[in-house]
Amino acid sequence: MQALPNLILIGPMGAGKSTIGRLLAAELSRDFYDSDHEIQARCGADIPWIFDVEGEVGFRDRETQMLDELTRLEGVVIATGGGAVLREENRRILRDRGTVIYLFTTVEQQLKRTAKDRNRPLLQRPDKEAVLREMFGVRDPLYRATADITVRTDRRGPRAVVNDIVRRVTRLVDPLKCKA
Ligand SMILES: Nc1ncnc2c1ncn2[C@@H]1O[C@H](COP(=O)(O)OP(=O)(O)O)[C@@H](O)[C@H]1O
Ligand SMILES: O=C(O)C1=C[C@@H](OP(=O)(O)O)[C@@H](O)[C@H](O)C1
Ligand SMILES: [Mg+2]
Repeated sequence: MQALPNLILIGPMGAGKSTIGRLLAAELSRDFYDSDHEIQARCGADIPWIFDVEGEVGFRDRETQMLDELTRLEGVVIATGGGAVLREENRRILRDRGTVIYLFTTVEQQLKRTAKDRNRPLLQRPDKEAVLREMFGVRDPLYRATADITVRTDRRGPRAVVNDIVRRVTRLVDPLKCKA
């Protein structure tokens, strides 16, 4: 029997990858892995510490290693970090080893959802909105080029997003069932 494809969530900070990934995995009775969480557990340090000590490149190296490991599992749900698509190597790994779902949101929603956050080093600066807009310009095309499907998360809550993903993934995997 063919293994179930991995479901891999990509998208910007605050799109809801970690939140929706956990709910989606529970809904489908699959195991859930959050790349950032796994990196922190392995290092015994949080992401700001890794950025401070090893720089962003050090964090990205750890991220590439972790994505390689997690995507070798079968039938799991994986939440990536927002920068996972920056490296071509990562994009190839994600595309080849699962169904990739782009959680789209707007900069306005990102600002609201990350307003009190202290764990995202790239946002700990006063010109946060400009940083997010710049990132959107660079990363949105990369998310689109990597994803099999795009799901909006800006105008509805996590539960509705999960239901939409389940419906769309079912259609992708089994188009005949959906027509019935
Ligand atoms: N669809 C949504 N609607 C409203 N709030 C959301 C939604 N998705 C996530 N959130 C909230 O936004 C914040 C960031 O979500 P998170 O899952 O950490 O995003 P990501 O992992 O993509 O950076 C959390 O406080 C979460 O509860
Ligand atoms: O967008 C990024 O470059 C990052 C996103 C973060 O994950 P979330 O997207 O889950 O916040 C985390 O990986 C790190 O702070 C870098
Ligand atoms: Mg996250």
